[in-house]
Amino acid sequence: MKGHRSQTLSRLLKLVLTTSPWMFVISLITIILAALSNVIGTLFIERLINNYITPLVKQVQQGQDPNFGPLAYAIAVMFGIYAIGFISNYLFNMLMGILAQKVQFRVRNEMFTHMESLPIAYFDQNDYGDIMSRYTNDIDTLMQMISQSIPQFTNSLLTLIFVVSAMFILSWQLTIFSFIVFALSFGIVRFLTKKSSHYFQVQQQKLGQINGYNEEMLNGLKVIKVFSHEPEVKEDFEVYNEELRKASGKANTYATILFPIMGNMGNLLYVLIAFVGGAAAINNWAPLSLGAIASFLQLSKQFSMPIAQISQQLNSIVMALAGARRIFQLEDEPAEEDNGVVTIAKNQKVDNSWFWQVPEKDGSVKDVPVRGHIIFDHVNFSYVPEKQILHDISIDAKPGMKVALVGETGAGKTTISNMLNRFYEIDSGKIIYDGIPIKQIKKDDLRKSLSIVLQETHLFTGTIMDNIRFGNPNASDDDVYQAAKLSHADEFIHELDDGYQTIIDGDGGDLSQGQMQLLSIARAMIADEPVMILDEATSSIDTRTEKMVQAGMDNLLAGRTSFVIAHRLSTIVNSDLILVLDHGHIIEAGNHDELIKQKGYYYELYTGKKEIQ
Ligand SMILES: Nc1ncnc2c1ncn2[C@@H]1O[C@H](COP(=O)(O)OP(=O)(O)OP(=O)(O)O)[C@@H](O)[C@H]1O
Repeated sequence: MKGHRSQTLSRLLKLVLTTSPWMFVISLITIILAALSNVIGTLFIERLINNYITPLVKQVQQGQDPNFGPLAYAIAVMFGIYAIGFISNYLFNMLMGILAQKVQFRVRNEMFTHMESLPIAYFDQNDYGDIMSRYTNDIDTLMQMISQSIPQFTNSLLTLIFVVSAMFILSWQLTIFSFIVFALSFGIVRFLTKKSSHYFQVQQQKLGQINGYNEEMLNGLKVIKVFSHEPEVKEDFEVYNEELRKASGKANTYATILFPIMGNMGNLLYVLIAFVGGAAAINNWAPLSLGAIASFLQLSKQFSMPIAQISQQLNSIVMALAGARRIFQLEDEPAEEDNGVVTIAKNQKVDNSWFWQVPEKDGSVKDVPVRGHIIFDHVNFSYVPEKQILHDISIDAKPGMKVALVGETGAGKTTISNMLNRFYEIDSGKIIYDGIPIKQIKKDDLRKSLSIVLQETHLFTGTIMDNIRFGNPNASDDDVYQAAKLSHADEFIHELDDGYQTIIDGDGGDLSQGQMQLLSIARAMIADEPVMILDEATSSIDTRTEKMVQAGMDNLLAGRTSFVIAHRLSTIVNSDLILVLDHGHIIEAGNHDELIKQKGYYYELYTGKKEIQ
């Protein structure tokens, strides 16, 4: 645990240092200056009294005309010292604040950029709330730590070192005496704190008990009355109440002793030092001047404060380090690997057709037209070891074919599409795309060739126009209208007050489920990708919209290889190939007529003897 902390701390310091080296260095210098000027100012009291005030008093006593010049000069010097302290204090607080903002900005950027490169598996294994809290809570505590805890901690530590050194310079005897008194009072406070927190805990516990009892009795009030148990209940209650009274009394007694002692510990130390210092000076036990005692007294007041601050800041630093660690953990997550070399491009000059760019051994690049021929060859897969999900899956989806995946929930339909877009890697077998093993295709390019229309339609905050154009940022307005017409979304868009400029919220705003689906079809249409994966919507929409969605889909799928994850059989009857999945196995394959003839699982589903659950 400690090893983690020092690792995190050194990484954090590196982060701060590299974000703005000059700010960091100036902050450090100003922190030192602030602590130093504080102590030097206090030490200066000695000279002020010994060299300026005492001679002046003597001059007055001897009836001479007092010369205030040197004193005024000394006060100006002292003012200068404290002014440097004040400015340094202001500067380091301001600089560390700005630096913390810069670090925060950088960390957020790094985290977000890295998050985008993580494999889908990471998001399956980690809770969204947990990831989000790294952006909010953890960054906040980190920010606080850089802007406040670390500078204040350093300041307090330096002040403590300087104060103790100055105390030793003035009088080692008095310093040791102060340490002893401080240690004693610290011991007493600790003892009292322990005692009082113990009794406060007992008080809380008794309070819990009495509340629990109250609640139980209130709930069972009728039963108590029916059985005339009131006297017994009252007796029990009185026992609990008495215990609570005793515990509260003790907790209060210690608290009332503790708080005044804590509040006045500094004063106690002050009085004792004044007494001992005075006695030492008068009796010549230690070479102490009046000025030295005054300075020392002032220092002794400054001595206990940084100790309290250090322990306080240390706590928040430890907490923030835990947050920083969680941030670094996210940043250290291995990014999604990609060894692909084949890329995809669109022939925009001739016919807008897609083609693969396959690097050859001799360094040249061969163009292979994208046809959308996808073969699964004996594919096996498991999300987690020892729990195989897909078993020996073989599919030959020829260009332009509509392949439907049917099966109960959890049968593995979505998993098959996850294999195709390589959200996960298969355990064994092969997936071949237009004759190219998909492992050789760059993931980004592979995904560019696949359009996915998900069950859950997700739209982004913006206009309808923007949302359709999301599929292809280069599309012209006319392309958007064309796609909306083909997908049958155009009709309802025209009925909206602002038409294509209607703003929708992230969650779809006032649009119906069906309208959102039409928009997502238009979005896929404009992306114009050769292969479609369609996770069919399960939500029920009205029949008229359903017909429009169906017609839009048919237009979208025409001429493209498509995989339809079907939840309703009515939409896939016209598929070229229907695959029936059961616990990750393909148990039947063929077109509708063939499967009906087989009188197997599909037949039972279609005739309603079985239901898709
Ligand atoms: N990320 C994951 N990690 C571990 N197991 C998973 C993961 N996703 C799915 N599974 C499991 O894999 C199996 C197949 O799930 P899949 O989502 O492919 O089924 P499906 O047929 O698409 O179901 P549905 O019709 O409900 O969408 C299920 O047992 C599921 O619990």
